[in-house]
Amino acid sequence: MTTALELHLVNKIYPPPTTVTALRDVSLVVRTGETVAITGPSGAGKTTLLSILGTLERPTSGAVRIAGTDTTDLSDPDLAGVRAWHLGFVFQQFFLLDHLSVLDNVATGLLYRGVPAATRRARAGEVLERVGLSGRLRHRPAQLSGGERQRVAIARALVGQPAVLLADEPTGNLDSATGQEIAALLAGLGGSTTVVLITHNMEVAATMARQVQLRDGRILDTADAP
Ligand SMILES: Nc1ncnc2c1ncn2[C@@H]1O[C@H](COP(=O)(O)OP(=O)(O)OP(=O)(O)O)[C@@H](O)[C@H]1O
Repeated sequence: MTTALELHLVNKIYPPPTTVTALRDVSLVVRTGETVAITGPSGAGKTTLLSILGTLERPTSGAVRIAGTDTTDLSDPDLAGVRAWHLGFVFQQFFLLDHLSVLDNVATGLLYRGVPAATRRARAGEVLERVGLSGRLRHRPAQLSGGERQRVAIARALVGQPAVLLADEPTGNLDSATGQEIAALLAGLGGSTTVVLITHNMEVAATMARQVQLRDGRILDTADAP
């Protein structure tokens, strides 16, 4: 099986004045199509880890491979290219554009691909059908429920067919039943799309095929897990 994401002995030390060591010797291999939950207490380094997997932060030391590309020596524009072509992001706060329709919110996910507007909308319609929102194309985000808004955000992340979807607390703003529906949707992407999500919620974590626990910037061995 091919590898979607690989971290090798990654350390992240935030610079002075705080000088916090957020990740210590983290090594992680995520295979193509795998679904992974990253769990751990507040401050354990989850968001830092996801930001490094997403090339939004650079490690202080160690190597990061994304979809077969070693990112160590890439320039900032080249890293932005890796993000645009290989990665999709979903956040707790949805980050939808209120003045655009659901269809156009999703179509913005293709803006940096040089795809003509009509094709962007056609692909947005297809992916909205996949997340169960084909009846909401002309709605504005304010006219949707929280779960529907997160489905739009997931569709926007998927419209460019990224190899990897990275989600930071995607159910954090949802009630538990809706959160489980969103978790099930994300889990169902596995096989074709690699999914890595951060969550505090153990039921959500359990929907992913694999759970990785962080404590004080280190990955716990399964044998250490409580
Ligand atoms: N930009 C930053 N500058 C300095 N220190 C930071 C920065 N971002 C995070 N940290 C510190 O790094 C450590 C790990 O933070 P991180 O946000 O990755 O943890 P987390 O597990 O995601 O926590 P939470 O569950 O509360 O979101 C914490 O001690 C935090 O204070």
